[in-house]
Amino acid sequence: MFPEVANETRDVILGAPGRTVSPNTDAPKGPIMSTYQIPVIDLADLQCTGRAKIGQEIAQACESFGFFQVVNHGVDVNLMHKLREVSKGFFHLPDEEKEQYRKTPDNIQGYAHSNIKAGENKLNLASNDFFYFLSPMSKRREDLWPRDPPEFRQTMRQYAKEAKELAERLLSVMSEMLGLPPETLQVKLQGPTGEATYTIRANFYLPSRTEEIQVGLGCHSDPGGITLLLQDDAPGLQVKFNDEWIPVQPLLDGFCINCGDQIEILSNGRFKSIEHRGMACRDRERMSIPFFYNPAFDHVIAPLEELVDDAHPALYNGATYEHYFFNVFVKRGVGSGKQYIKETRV
Ligand SMILES: O=C(O)CCC(=O)C(=O)O
Ligand SMILES: [Fe+2]
Repeated sequence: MFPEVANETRDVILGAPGRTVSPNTDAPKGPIMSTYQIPVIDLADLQCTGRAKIGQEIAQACESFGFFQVVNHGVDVNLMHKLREVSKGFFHLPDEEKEQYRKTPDNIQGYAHSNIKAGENKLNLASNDFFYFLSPMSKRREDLWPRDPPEFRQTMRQYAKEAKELAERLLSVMSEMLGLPPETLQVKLQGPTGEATYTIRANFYLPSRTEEIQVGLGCHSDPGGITLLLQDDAPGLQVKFNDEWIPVQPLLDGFCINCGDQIEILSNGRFKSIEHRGMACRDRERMSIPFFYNPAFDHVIAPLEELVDDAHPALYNGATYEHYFFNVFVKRGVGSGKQYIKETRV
């Protein structure tokens, strides 16, 4: 289905970057402090009187941190809870049972386990993940989804629908804040087929049990469109801003939203795709479940024409997402921060 890529990068295709495999030299020794806070935005009034104000809050967040959290977002909170429950249920199955869902060289959808050890016990982090396509339907393989817990498949189907709808509600208000018709960003990401690529991944980090808190997923910006992150109650997501790491407080009923590289490109640099990383916890498990709403693979993404003029020249070269992904993102390797998007700058 895809050009041959190294094992390490196969994992990340169409989703997020892979694991950190080297000892982590800047792991914090304790809780980190930051002068900044990622805003929490209440979407309760998004479809009525509050839209203009909420839109401004979202735009401000996208123009600075590239990250914000949302509550009252319209996704059923019981469904969010259920997805955490069935995902954890799956990760807690005996290894032999999970093995039957393992990713293979020809199939990037499924389960993977890595036990990363490096240098004098400095890093000893076991992490599990699963990754699945939810759209386009031609790539969705429900037969590869876990059969156990029994409610996994039904929960995933419903979550795919509700998460997509939330992503599209956010894209519509973000389009308006760029001064454009509400459907603009969604239509651009979907391309001529009308089907965006959306995928889900779950990162499950076992306790690091070391004095240092370990990096589970190295510093990166998300290569795609918009990411909706569902977290459990264990903190670990950190956003890099002005050379500080801002910790994001998990909200069980909320989502952490961030703009990926393609939104930075489409908005001609106005909305930022910001570097972040996922940390493990010292003494308990941690799970984060990103839903990625990405462009159709064969569709060219470039700064929106309406946002380019003599005073605002295009800052990025256009490329298909496929080209961007393989020739810019995968080729650079994982954990290289914002290196990818820098290469597409004019
Ligand atoms: O573990 C986390 O919170 C980081 C998740 C993330 O950034 C990703 O999967 O792209
Ligand atoms: Fe990410």
